[in-house]
Amino acid sequence: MTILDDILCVKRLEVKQLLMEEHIVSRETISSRPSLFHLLRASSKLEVIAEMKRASPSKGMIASETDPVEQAKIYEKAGVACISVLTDETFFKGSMTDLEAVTNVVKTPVLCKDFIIHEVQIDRAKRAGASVILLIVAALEDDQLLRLHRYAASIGLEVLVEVHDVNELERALVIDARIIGVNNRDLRTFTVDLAKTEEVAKRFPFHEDRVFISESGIRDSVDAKRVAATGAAAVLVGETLMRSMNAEAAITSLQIVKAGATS
Ligand SMILES: O=P(O)(O)OC[C@@H](O)[C@@H](O)c1c[nH]c2ccccc12
Repeated sequence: MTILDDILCVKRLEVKQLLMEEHIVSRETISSRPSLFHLLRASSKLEVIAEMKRASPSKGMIASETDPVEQAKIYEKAGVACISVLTDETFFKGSMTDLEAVTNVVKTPVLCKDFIIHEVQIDRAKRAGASVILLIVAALEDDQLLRLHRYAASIGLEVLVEVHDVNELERALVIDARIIGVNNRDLRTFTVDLAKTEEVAKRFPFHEDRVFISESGIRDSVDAKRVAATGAAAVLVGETLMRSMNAEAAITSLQIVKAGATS
């Protein structure tokens, strides 16, 4: 059993529970938040997706007492492209309450970061005010991935499709994912390697209307430059910002001008 298997076991129980509760299906399709996709396409700098992350299975407690409202305000002030909020309780000590607290105070796109395996979780994210959800290719069968991706789009949510290798990239492209992130952390072994971004970038169709994001393990401007050189539009950063005494300055140091950009 890998950690991903453990997490998916818990998610199946959570979904059962959610399906027993009153289930409100979303109909609203218009989001009041800007489109993450368009924001990333238009930007000439490496954008930051900043994460509210209290804990993780690989690092244990990171910043358990952080106030999500204060953290989100710092992120927004620093001009991040999107705020990611971990909502998994069991493994990451996040919650839907954290997500709602953040969506209530910011205007930026907000990503509901969880292990989504069922539509009921997507409805819940939408109700909590998120504008983007995460779908992890390694956690889903092809037909599930396609179904959930379509469902999210049908209720006006954007989707960050997470891959870990070239094979998973192919699966993301088959469903026509527009926002694709490579997780530098292997969810099975926890090893972090920025070379993952380079490996997947070599096969990424940059000439098409898609954006490429590098997720996890980004600590400083050296890392940011390395992934920006692959063509990445953004980095998704959690731990570094949660531990930083000055998250705003840390974000600024990552927002580097991309090579070839005119401004
Ligand atoms: O804290 P880091 O190393 O900066 O990583 C952030 C983010 O990429 C990571 O939290 C993450 C990426 N994909 C996930 C899927 C589920 C839970 C968490 C994640």
